[in-house]
Amino acid sequence: MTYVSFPTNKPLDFVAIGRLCIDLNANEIHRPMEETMTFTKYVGGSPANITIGMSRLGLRTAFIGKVANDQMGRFITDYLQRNQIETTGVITDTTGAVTGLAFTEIKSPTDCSILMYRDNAADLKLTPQEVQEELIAQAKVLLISGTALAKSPSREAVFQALNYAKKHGAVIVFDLDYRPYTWTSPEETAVYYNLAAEKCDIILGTREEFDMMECFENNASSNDKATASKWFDHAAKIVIIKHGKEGSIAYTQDDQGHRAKSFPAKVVKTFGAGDSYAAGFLYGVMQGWTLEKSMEFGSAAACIVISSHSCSDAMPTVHQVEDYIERCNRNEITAS
Ligand SMILES: Nc1ncnc2c1ncn2[C@@H]1O[C@H](COP(=O)(O)OP(=O)(O)O)[C@@H](O)[C@H]1O
Ligand SMILES: O=C(O)C[C@@H](O)[C@H](O)C(=O)COP(=O)(O)O
Repeated sequence: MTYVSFPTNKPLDFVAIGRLCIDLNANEIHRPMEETMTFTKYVGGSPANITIGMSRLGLRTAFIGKVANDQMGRFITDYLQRNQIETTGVITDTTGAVTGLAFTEIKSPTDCSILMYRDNAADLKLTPQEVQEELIAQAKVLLISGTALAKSPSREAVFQALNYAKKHGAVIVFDLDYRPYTWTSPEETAVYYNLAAEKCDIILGTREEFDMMECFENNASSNDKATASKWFDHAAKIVIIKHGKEGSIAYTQDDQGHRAKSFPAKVVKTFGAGDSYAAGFLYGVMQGWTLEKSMEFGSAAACIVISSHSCSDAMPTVHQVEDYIERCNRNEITAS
């Protein structure tokens, strides 16, 4: 059963808009940040990670965003290009804005946190005029990420990208990616998230992220099926609600819930799970696979990333994901 039809006559498979940042992941794991001395630098930012994941899986990808005019900005653009991601939509800031930094604290495989430095971040300076219509016209899928809605002019840039995607028939994916520190309040966030979600074909988020979107509803029930079904009155065809290591559930317009098996992992850190899951899942549905198979592929991709030190650099190839699934099926991998 096909739930979403992707356009076929487009040269690009996937374009994402939003944040391009730096992850500085603690080298001394199992320690609090106060005692962490050294970090390894990777490209980060949720939509960037997903795009790198899609490219590693063999899709033709592009990115729309803004980087600082400094060494970090050049490192990011160069990394995207080395990963075969089209960067004509990546604009360099001219106002002195800086690259957002995410310092990650890895206290234990289940206790990880992120310390964000995002004052005057370049990615939030992208203007609607800088969003290239041509790039979106060429793409089968546009992915937006919620954090880009946090501030103007990036907020308007995302809505402009949504207009172009609608005009040119791209499938629109919304990864909720709610980072409270970027926003003034959950209520402000919910207003913009709900406006954007109305326009999207596929919505992916954690239970907590959907709860934030329902903060105006007196009877918000934390009920996955009820949460999903209201989006089918708008544009949504698939709504996925993620529950960490408990797995995820996808709802479709026929109100059916689809669950996929999740896999064991030797977890190094928990972040990066959602981004790799999104890349693996979207790759699957774009191949015409069933939702269950696509979710299983996303879950295995997530296990590979959470078993690694980085998010972007650890994004797997198709062969690596298939190999992981086979090894799990042979009981060669156990949970940490
Ligand atoms: N500890 C874990 N062990 C195995 N799989 C996991 C684990 N944590 C997450 N996953 C997989 O990654 C998916 C996304 O993870 P989740 O934590 O829900 O997203 P996010 O990183 O966006 O918060 C889950 O649905 C599951 O398949
Ligand atoms: O999104 C960021 O700015 C930081 C990411 O690069 C980071 O690695 C991360 O938090 C990944 O997010 P997740 O996949 O939702 O766990």
